[in-house]
Amino acid sequence: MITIKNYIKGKFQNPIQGNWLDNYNPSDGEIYGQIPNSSKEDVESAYKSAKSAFSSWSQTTLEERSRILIKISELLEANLDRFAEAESKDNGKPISLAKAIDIPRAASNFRFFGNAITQFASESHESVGQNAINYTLRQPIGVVGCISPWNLPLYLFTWKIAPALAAGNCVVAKPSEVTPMTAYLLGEICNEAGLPEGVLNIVHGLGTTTGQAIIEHPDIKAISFTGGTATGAHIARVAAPMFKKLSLELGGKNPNIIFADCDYEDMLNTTVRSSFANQGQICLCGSRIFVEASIYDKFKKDFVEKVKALKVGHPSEADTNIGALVSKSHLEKVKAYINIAKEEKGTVLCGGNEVTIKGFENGYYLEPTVIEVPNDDCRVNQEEIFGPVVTIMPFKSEDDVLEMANKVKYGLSATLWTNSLKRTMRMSNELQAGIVWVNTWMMRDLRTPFGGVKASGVGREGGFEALRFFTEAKNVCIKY
Ligand SMILES: NC(=O)c1ccc[n+]([C@@H]2O[C@H](COP(=O)([O-])OP(=O)(O)OC[C@H]3O[C@@H](n4cnc5c(N)ncnc54)[C@H](O)[C@@H]3O)[C@@H](O)[C@H]2O)c1
Ligand SMILES: O=C/C=C/C=C(\O)C(=O)O
Repeated sequence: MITIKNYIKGKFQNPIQGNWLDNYNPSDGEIYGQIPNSSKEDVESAYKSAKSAFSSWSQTTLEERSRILIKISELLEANLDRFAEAESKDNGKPISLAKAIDIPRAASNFRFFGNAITQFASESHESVGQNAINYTLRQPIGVVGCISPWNLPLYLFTWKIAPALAAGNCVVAKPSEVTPMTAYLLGEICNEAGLPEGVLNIVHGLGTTTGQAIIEHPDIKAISFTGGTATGAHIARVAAPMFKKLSLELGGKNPNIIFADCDYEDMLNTTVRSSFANQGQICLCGSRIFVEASIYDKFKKDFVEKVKALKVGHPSEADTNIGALVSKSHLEKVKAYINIAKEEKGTVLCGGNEVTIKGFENGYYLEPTVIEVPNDDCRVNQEEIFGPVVTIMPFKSEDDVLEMANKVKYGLSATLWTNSLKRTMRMSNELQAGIVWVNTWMMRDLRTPFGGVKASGVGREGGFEALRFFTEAKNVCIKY
């Protein structure tokens, strides 16, 4: 049994009220640890710790902040295996994925913002003819809250924490209670890297207790949140009357639009990945696949063949493509959508069933599932499933597919497969999404703005956008 503790003022601490939650291993359904269900008192203690560190951290030179963040990055890389194993065990994702993507990206987040802060600059505006100059200060906000989900645990946790710290804030952070393990281990790394105590505080617990205490805290002045749309709406309702700065990265129901003139093999291989990477539990997965009618039958046959060849297996096996879903309740939710699809006259072309793995019979495994849907209005094409389930349907024209692509309430990302430059430009202009990938998927350059429109969120992360979010602009006007 592993007992996870809160990380407050550089020390590992038990929850003040002594409430604990079970931590499950999705690959075998066993409880393998306990995590604090932190109360308001713990959040207050984390806040006070952050507050007391702020005056010093906000005045720490950019070179020194940068040095510490890059040191954290190096220590994560040095501990790659340990972190990847912990992530895979906690989340159910294949160890190969945690090693190739999750942990390297967490390290990159710290390195990137460690470098970015040394290049961050503010503007000045000369008021010509008025003998005045304005310059803008970019001051850290103070104590900020970072709340992250379970699908890419350390990747998304650090994507918030690194820019917040780089900009000179002190942080109260809460990882998902479903996947707390690597956030817990991060505390050790921060101490080893010499991050001063109190600059980062990590509290564990349920959204409704610990998360709620963070968003309600009157002196936590900004909230950076990634998670579900309903949770984001709730956070906005609580935080808006207190005039907190808010960054909300929420759900998606992303179109993957395939034209006959694409590079077929590249499209096919990438579409398998964009459908099922991380068991389809990535907000950017292309869960609605629209294929131009002239290649629809060929695509259907080739795609289903490739999906059937994916190996569902224990996350620790090197050749596993699809690991376990994150939790029993999530597995049930995804299965319920497969039933809804059938009721809505969808045809399950492959998958649709739970998988039993010998020796791990209580794990949460599901076959990768492809459903042919009769129209785009069905629930499985409109609601976020967030699992290894994609729908496919043909389209006739650019206008038709554009209308379907945009008809959902979400607007996170869209993928387009075509070699026509004009169509690329036309559709990229029209697609209602924060991110459009053309002939690729999930290629990331950390300098670019990242975020969604409509029910997929408010605000942008990444690059200087994140540093702007985590600072307040103050204009100083000097007359001479
Ligand atoms: N847009 C993005 O970048 C992005 C990235 C990853 C996941 N997501 C979305 O996240 C969802 C899946 O993640 P999830 O199930 O962990 O989401 P969730 O909204 O249930 O939880 C996310 C986090 O919010 C916390 N939380 C829950 N209720 C809260 C409250 N009342 N106050 C404060 N915090 C609270 C949770 O404890 C968790 O840490 C999906 O909808 C997915 O699309 C979006
Ligand atoms: O599941 C959501 C994935 C989010 C990815 C990022 O925030 C990113 O790549 O920066």
